Amino acid sequence: MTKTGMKLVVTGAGGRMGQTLIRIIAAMEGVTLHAAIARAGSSLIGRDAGEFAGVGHLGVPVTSDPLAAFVHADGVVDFTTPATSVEYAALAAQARIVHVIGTTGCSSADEEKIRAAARHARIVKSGNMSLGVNLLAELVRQAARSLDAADWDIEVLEMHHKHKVDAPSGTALLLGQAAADGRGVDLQETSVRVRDGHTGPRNAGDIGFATLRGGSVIGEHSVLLAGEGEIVTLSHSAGDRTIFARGAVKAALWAFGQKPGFYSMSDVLGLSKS
Ligand SMILES: NC(=O)C1=CN([C@@H]2O[C@H](COP(=O)(O)OP(=O)(O)OC[C@H]3O[C@@H](n4cnc5c(N)ncnc54)[C@H](OP(=O)(O)O)[C@@H]3O)[C@@H](O)[C@H]2O)C=CC1
Ligand SMILES: O=C(O)C1=N[C@H](C(=O)O)C[C@H](O)C1
Repeated sequence: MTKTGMKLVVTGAGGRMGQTLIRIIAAMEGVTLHAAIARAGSSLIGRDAGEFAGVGHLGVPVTSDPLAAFVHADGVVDFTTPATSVEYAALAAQARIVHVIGTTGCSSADEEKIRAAARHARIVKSGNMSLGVNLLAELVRQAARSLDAADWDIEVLEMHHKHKVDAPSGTALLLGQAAADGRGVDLQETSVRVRDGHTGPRNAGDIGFATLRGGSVIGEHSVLLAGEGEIVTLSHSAGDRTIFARGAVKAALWAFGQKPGFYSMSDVLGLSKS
């Protein structure tokens, strides 16, 4: 039986998230896999997306032509690289469709280009698409607002698998931003992303980051609020990549009903900004 619903394109189809998305879209009501895109020259071109993702034949051969795929689609779910996501945002704007961007490690120049594309596309971008992490960000914002920066030091700790190429993770930066928002400070001016050598004592008000990489860890994040004689730790553990894929599909369905613009997972999930 042919599946109906919002027609989604999965990019980076052979990647860890690409394959997870193909499986989730095949299993979910209300969405259908319209196309799967891989890099030109990839050995996946021409193969059936469902077959290599392990869910059986879907009748969707992988291609390397994003524009042809976007033109007749309703949305694209994109976990690739910053340069690729910038290129796809421009194509999504041309096609006037939804673009959900999970890609992390974007520079401020990349962000500007993506926001420009959001004049015509409905873009949802987040360093973490899971409900749990976005709830955690709200809790961090509240804790940072409640605890005096003169007495409480904030450190964001993350660990990911050995293949991850960007640091700090998109999630760590999202959590650092939530802490900065809670304190009413600029993250750029307060963040300490690396420490090495004779650093001197910690400055009150700094928001520190620490990065660990190894093995197959999907995503571990903790925000430590350290005071004199006590530490409050707020944390999230990802046990499975489907939490990101389900969140991304939920974002696509939500954005389908919105005007062109740039949105976050906080908008999608309706989490409080108060
Ligand atoms: N926001 C969130 O919730 C989450 C975000 N992420 C982020 O998503 C991104 C992808 O993660 P992950 O799936 O683990 O990474 P992978 O490396 O497994 O997948 C990336 C995919 O993108 C493809 N790709 C890269 N460059 C191009 C290009 N120029 N044209 C077409 N395809 C391209 C790769 O193809 P090839 O192998 O041929 O290079 C690969 O299939 C990362 O930035 C990661 O941090 C990950 C999980 C959750
Ligand atoms: O690269 C990953 O794997 C992940 N990337 C995202 C990030 O940079 O925070 C989200 C998740 O933690 C997995």
